[in-house]
Amino acid sequence: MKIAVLPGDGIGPEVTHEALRVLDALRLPGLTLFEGDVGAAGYRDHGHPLPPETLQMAREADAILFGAVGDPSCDDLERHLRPEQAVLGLRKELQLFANLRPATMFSGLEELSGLRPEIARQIDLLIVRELTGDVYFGDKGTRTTDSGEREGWDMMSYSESEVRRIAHTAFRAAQTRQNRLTSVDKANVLETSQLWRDVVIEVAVEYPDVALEHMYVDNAAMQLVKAPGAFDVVLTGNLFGDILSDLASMCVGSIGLLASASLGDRQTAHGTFGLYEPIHGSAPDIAGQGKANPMATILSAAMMLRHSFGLEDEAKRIEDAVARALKNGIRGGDLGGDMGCEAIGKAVCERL
Ligand SMILES: NC(=O)c1ccc[n+]([C@@H]2O[C@H](COP(=O)([O-])OP(=O)(O)OC[C@H]3O[C@@H](n4cnc5c(N)ncnc54)[C@H](O)[C@@H]3O)[C@@H](O)[C@H]2O)c1
Ligand SMILES: CC(C)[C@H](C(=O)O)[C@@H](O)C(=O)O
Ligand SMILES: [Mg+2]
Repeated sequence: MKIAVLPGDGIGPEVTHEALRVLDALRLPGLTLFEGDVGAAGYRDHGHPLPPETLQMAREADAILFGAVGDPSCDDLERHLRPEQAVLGLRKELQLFANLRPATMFSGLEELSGLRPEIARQIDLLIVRELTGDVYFGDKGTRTTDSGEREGWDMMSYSESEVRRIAHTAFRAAQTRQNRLTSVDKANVLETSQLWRDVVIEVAVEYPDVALEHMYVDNAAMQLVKAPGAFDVVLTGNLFGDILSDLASMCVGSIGLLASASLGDRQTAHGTFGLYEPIHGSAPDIAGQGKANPMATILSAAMMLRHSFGLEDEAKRIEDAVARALKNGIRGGDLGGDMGCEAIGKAVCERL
């Protein structure tokens, strides 16, 4: 079981360290870790946010454990040299088109969610976000027009095959859950979304046991706050999924709790090759202070054991340990507590 560990920038190395502490505590036989530079760290030491040697390491691994990238000191660099290009490059190069972002309410956090506790208690949803298409990867650029005005553009597009494969992922996920799928788009305005909707309806024919509904993204944002318990699986595109997952994180209490798996078609000996990362970023405002909540990254490591290594029992053990830690009042600053990153990592280990 080869894991490429890419801690990245800001709080990335801090939270990754705690996820590795938890993996270490499980004493899994046959685990080999390789560490690589990405993001600003990659740019500083190798001249590129995704150095070729890091990409090669990622390709040769069975799974990637990713911290976060992003550094304000890189804001003036050309776009292809900015830290964020590392994670976009990995997703595209490795064809990790299916991004799973579960949001589940943890017992004890109902009062912290910002929603009414009786509403927050019902949250148990999975966002299935398309990850290698959309406006993220279309033609883009800036120019000065003939009239001397600056102009920027990002082309939004989806091909039928891109929508079809992520739709299958979402329908199959719904079959393992409550058999309900909400496809989120902006079909009242966007051509891309009209195609999205048509293809999802076609794919639905193969899943008669799954109840499909369609929702516009603006309404979906509102419904996630009003009645999040109504969602089971949410299928959406790259940009909408990015925004809705940050929103969902605050419904369960903090962005420091939401994990993710990014999967493609490549199989490993015991599962699917994937990249695992918290949904949050490098949090420059708290970086280097030991204040980050590592739970999202710890839960991402659990997803890695489940999806890439077929270790369901061990994944459940980690998830249970995090749930019990939260129930016992283990809280970082993001949840109104005062425990630091390392103390939270150790508290989870004690409960394994
Ligand atoms: N996958 C990634 O690597 C990824 C994801 C999102 C943002 N980014 C990058 O990260 C940088 C900062 O972006 P941002 O500020 O918009 O988003 P962010 O997610 O880094 O931070 C948003 C807010 O949430 C807080 N926060 C985030 N994670 C936390 C944690 N684990 N514990 C406690 N608090 C936490 C931060 O302190 C900040 O106040 C940018 O360069 C952005 O592009 C990277
Ligand atoms: C850093 C950025 C490119 C990334 C995204 O937009 O996908 C992040 O926000 C995420 O949610 O993983
Ligand atoms: Mg995001």
